[in-house]
Amino acid sequence: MATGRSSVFPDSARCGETTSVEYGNPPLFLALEGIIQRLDPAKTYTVGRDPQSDAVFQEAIVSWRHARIYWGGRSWVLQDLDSTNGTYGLGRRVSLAEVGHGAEFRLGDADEGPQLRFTGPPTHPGIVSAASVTRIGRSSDNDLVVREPEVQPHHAEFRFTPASCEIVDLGTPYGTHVNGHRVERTQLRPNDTVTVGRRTFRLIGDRLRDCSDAEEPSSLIARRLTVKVKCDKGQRTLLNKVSFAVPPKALIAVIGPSGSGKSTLLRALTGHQRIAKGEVLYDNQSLHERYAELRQHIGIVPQHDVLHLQLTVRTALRYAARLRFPRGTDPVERDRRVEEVMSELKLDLHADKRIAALSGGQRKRVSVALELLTKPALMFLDEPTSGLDAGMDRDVMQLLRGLADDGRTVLVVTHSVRELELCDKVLVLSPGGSLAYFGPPDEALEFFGHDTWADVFSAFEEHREHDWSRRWRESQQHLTPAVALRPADGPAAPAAPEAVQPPKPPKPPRWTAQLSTLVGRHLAVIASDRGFVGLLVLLPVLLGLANTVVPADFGLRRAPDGKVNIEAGTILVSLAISMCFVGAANSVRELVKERAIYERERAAGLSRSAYLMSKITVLGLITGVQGIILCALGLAPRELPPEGIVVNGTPVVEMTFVITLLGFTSMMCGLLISSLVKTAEKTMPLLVLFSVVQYLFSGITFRLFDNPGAEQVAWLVPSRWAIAAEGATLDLGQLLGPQDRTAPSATDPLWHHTLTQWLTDTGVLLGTAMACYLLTIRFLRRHEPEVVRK
Ligand SMILES: Nc1ncnc2c1ncn2[C@@H]1O[C@H](COP(=O)(O)OP(=O)(O)OP(=O)(O)O)[C@@H](O)[C@H]1O
Repeated sequence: MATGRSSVFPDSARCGETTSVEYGNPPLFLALEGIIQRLDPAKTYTVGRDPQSDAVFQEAIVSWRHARIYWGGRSWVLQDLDSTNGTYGLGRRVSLAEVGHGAEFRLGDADEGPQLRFTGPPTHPGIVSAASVTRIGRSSDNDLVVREPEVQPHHAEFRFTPASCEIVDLGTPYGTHVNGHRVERTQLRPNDTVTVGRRTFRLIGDRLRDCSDAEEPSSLIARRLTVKVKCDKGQRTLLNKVSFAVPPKALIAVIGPSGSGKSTLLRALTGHQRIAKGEVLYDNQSLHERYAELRQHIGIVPQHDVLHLQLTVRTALRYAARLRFPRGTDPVERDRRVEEVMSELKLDLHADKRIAALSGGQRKRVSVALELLTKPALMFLDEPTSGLDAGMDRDVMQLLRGLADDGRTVLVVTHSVRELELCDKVLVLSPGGSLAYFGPPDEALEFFGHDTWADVFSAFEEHREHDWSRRWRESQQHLTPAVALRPADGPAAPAAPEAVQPPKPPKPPRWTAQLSTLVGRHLAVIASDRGFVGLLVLLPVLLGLANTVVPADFGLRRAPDGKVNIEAGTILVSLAISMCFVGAANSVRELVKERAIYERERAAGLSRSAYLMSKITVLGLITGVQGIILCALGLAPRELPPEGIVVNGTPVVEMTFVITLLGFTSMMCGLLISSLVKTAEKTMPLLVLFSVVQYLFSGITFRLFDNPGAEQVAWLVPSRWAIAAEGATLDLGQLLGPQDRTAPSATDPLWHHTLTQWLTDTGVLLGTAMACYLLTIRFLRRHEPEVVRK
């Protein structure tokens, strides 16, 4: 380990001088104990014990003038200056060595000597010595690389003059912030903080210190968290004044007997559950007040995988990245991040496999990967190991341990107590949602005075009346500084020092971009199942052919000699009901089956209307094609009147339009049903009911006009208006003859053979579809996280 003083500052690069330097390509940096220095090809850097050296070491094994580093024209070169103990690269003594990114040398001793380490542009530096101009951005030709979606390829520049330092934003959409205020160009004062993306830098002397990690620990504080729900007896408390503070970069397990409120706690912490009292603070900011800013930092892996199982791992992650990355993110950057996350979670081998083909543990990894895309600082997982065998269980917990070790705070709700030793702390909930323990896992059983967790949970059950929370509050462990320093059930903690105003939250992708991504994903999901695609085509073909079975001597024309053509009504109603069924069947499961995915994506910034519109676009397209197939087969063998109302000469066109519009409206009704029900199983009986109602209230089955009650109910039935529009085209009143024998001249007024009537009928059909849209979007809101709803 190097213990020498870390100063590697060529004078020309110091604050106070402006020199024009042409850097080597690719740029090379020398890293010494957290200080990262960009090397200037115009300079020669000396290394040794001599205090005048550019890199000064104090170890006796290092010679006074030990080595030098210079740009050799084509590459960087490290030259040993005949030092006593030598310079070592890869364990071998070297006198002249070419230097590139990642090269490491030791001075004086191959194993123990102080280290010289060369790198590419720093991505997460501790301290960066400031050159005359230090540019920050996402691409690797910057002096400081910040690989975050909201950071532009060339984002901002620190420009040093003899007397000062100026920060200049290079025209970026998300801006550069100084002390929380967006700036285009401003002089920096000592200790000003500069925020670029999610990283914060502070100017200290002539150095930039990256204080993101130091100043923004992902601390999570729950203060007197109380959740209540309504029940028959009034109100039921699911969480009772739960207070704790999670240290940064820690893995916390939440355990407790079944029904103790673990999932409720997680939902409350992530803003998915309404809190009756208390608050949740992330980095001293209230979750509920600042959700838009904070959501990028939070990853949530629900208990049930929120994945489209039909997609491959890579495709699913790419769609997720397109939805979650901020507006303006470079697609190459996005795809790079997807590959990075897959490799981080060892999913690269499975990248092109369908998620459905993966094991439970691998699927869980995909769920975690999905959340890691946006580099969240806090990860919440609800029972990620449920349903996995013991081996997988350990695998997943080790994965979470790794995430915490990489600097994230991970809170996992788990039933499994086998792997608790991997966690930094364990949070135990007792029945009734009270905090019974929060501390190191190895002290927990001793605290409860039992040998196993099964015994602890049995004690909870046997002594339900016992105030476990009080026992915890009054315990010695609770009063140890690590816990007591943070707010407990006592008075609120003193206000945090004045927080730096956070930059505005990055904007989610544009509405149109979200729509096109969702449409693309939906089409990809459908296309991945060939059997389903075949069924979508086969259904209207079979129903259309079935329609031709209805015998009709005169097709849909008026019968000669003033006779009636009863079969025309049968043909029309059969076509209409077929279309109603097909349209509604297309959509009736669509929203309910994706509810968990919607909930998660909505929390991550998805637009509600873009989501619904994507469903309408894809399902509308499918329904439209099916309507055309149905009409082509169902109407082809039928004789039609020579003229329609709107399209003279070809009534088949306006009839097909009306049937397709009926299919579309039924599809909208299906979406409405789907937004209302709680489970997918409930949709089938409702689909049957919907189809039967369409049949009964079509206006053909029995007389609706002048039938008070039934007539008004039928106003809400799409098939009534579709048959009415078809009736207007065909002059159905004349074709079918009197429906009311007591008034033979009376015909259904909605079937009048006039353009006005046709427009009215189709207009109401469209209006019904629109009403379904408005109601569906309203009901979708009920399935959104509490914090988004607000
Ligand atoms: N919306 C609700 N209305 C009424 N009771 C609810 C509601 N949500 C949860 N509960 C009840 O609250 C209690 C805690 O539920 P929760 O799912 O948080 O427990 P849990 O500890 O995660 O259970 P498990 O380990 O079995 O998953 C349960 O008794 C549950 O029935």
